[in-house]
Amino acid sequence: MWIPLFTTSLWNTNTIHLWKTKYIQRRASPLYLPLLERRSSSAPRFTIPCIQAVQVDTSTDSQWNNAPLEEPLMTTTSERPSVAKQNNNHLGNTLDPSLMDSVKKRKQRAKEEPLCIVVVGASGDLAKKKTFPALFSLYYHDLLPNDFLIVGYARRPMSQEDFRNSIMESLTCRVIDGPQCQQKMDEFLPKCHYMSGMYNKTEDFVRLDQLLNNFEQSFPNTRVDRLYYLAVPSQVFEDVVHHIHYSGRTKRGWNRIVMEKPFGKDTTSYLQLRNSLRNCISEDEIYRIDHYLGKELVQNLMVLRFANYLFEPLWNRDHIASIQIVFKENFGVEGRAGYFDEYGIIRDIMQNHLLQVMALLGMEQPVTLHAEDIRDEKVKFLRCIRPLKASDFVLGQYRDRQNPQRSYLSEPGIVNNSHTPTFAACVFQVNNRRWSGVPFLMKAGKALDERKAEIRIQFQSVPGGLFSQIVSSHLPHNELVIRVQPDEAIYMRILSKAPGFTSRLEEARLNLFYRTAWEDSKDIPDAYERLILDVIHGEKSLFIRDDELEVAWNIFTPALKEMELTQDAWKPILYDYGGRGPVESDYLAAKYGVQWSEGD
Ligand SMILES: NC(=O)C1=CN([C@@H]2O[C@H](COP(=O)(O)OP(=O)(O)OC[C@H]3O[C@@H](n4cnc5c(N)ncnc54)[C@H](OP(=O)(O)O)[C@@H]3O)[C@@H](O)[C@H]2O)C=CC1
Ligand SMILES: O=C1O[C@H](COP(=O)(O)O)[C@@H](O)[C@H](O)[C@H]1O
Repeated sequence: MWIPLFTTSLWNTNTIHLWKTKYIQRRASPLYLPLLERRSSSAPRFTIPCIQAVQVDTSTDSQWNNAPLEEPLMTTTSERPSVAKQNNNHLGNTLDPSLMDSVKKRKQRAKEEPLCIVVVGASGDLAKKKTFPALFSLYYHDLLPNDFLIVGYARRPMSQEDFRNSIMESLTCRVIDGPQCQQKMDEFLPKCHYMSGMYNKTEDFVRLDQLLNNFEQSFPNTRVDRLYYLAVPSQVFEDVVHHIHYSGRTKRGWNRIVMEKPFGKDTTSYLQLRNSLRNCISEDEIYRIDHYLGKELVQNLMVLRFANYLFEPLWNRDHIASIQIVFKENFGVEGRAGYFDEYGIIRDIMQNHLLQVMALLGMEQPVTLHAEDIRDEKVKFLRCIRPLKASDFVLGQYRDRQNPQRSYLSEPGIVNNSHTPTFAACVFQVNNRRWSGVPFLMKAGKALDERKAEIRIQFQSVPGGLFSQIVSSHLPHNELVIRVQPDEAIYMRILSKAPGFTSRLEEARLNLFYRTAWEDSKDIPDAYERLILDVIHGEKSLFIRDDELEVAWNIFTPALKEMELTQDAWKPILYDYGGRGPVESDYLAAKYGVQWSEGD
């Protein structure tokens, strides 16, 4: 028997003052609690017999901490060691001295062990824009090992000089752009070498191995490690990993392989790829990167939610009307046809970056801050998302009427009449107690009006008509905005009385602008710096676990399949380069009573 009174909003330390129970059937689910009492000095005491409760482990959930357990309900105090730990330090296990000690030692060792870094796909956009600048920045901040060699590997023939010139263009020193920066670049570039080779030829990988061995031989008495960074589309992974396994492993230290998203194209290709890679590398050696997890504001999501009292009680369907997660870029595909035309924006941005953000927004509080606990919660949340249908989407493709050469279809390498979307908007439904009925809207597009990634959480409108004489229409929703980039910020849109004799209400903001709040905010490391450093240190919490990916693909695969089978029906709508994208995405949001929030 469920009694509506006992909804999740009441089921916590704020409302339940004292528990008393006898006869607990510990392993039975559901649990029958023969007697539940609520006592308060002022309120009359009442007893409700026979409540059916869900079997939950309450041991580390903050909503249960400090609840006075007269007779313990589901666990005993001795069974809650992590609670004690969390009470002692707010970051739980991360401050455990023995753990800190071993992390310190691991970092120290990583600094001392010589390292070979191979960037596969070094001729590409990612390598140039993100990987090499991140490696340089780590070098600049003295975070790479004392001795290292970097090899760029790709099919395109290129001289060492051309290669170094091409990466030099995108290196920056973030803060000090002075003589020291130039000196560091001059030291860094000679450590970078280029080798042209195929992804499926054994003899080319044997040549690569010889180059790495030559470097290793300069360090006869120490461990030497190898890090392979696969900056290539995932259809090449199988060949590359196979060759690394047979011809590219070092026996003198660890081998780690970083793989870029999207990992596969749907559930079937993902599983096939995963199974075939398992013959060559262990899960320990794989680092599936999603660089959005390394972004400062994405890292802050868990802190914002779980280290503040303010947000969590409001973080549910009773208070939140909708959530929007938006990614916009003000440039097109620009030379990436070889990768992009095969994948499109849904696989490029939504299935990975934005879904990861959504998981961090929607999941329950993890038991600890350990990688596995966080990833467990993300998987649980993702499993509650209803798989998408094609009709949950609006698709678009950019064209430039003034300058047709900039249109997507004019990009060199795009197949004639390609239906690949460069814009998509969609709506998710989450079937769980916290989120049922709250639409999660997602939008991602290239060649739009601005470059921006942000999260907008819209709260319910205020009930009652207290201000109806002052404001004729509905009061606007409060909105929490988390701007991931550019110009990182967290702010809350609220209503306030305009100052002075007026009684006018105006929208105002409670601001946390990183630029002004923290002096060293200019020095926020790029996501790739953080993540590559984590790989070197063997730290996996910001990398994607295999079951996470499987669930993520399960959400998108039905829609992707449907779009492929009925291609003509799902031809993307053309939109103008530099615009807002197809207006149909507004209609999609309107179906759920939502308007995309724009501007500040
Ligand atoms: N660009 C970015 O900002 C980001 C990209 N990524 C991911 O990185 C990966 C690579 O992306 P990006 O560098 O942009 O793409 P590119 O199109 O620039 O591809 C990278 C390199 O891979 C090789 N390549 C491209 N297409 C194929 C193909 N069909 N078959 C075999 N080799 C191919 C090419 O090297 P060559 O022909 O010389 O061998 C190319 O230089 C993707 O998985 C992407 O999702 C992730 C985050 C950011
Ligand atoms: O993964 C990708 O991300 C970039 C955008 O990254 P950002 O850090 O600049 O936001 C995107 O351009 C690219 O298409 C995609 O593959």
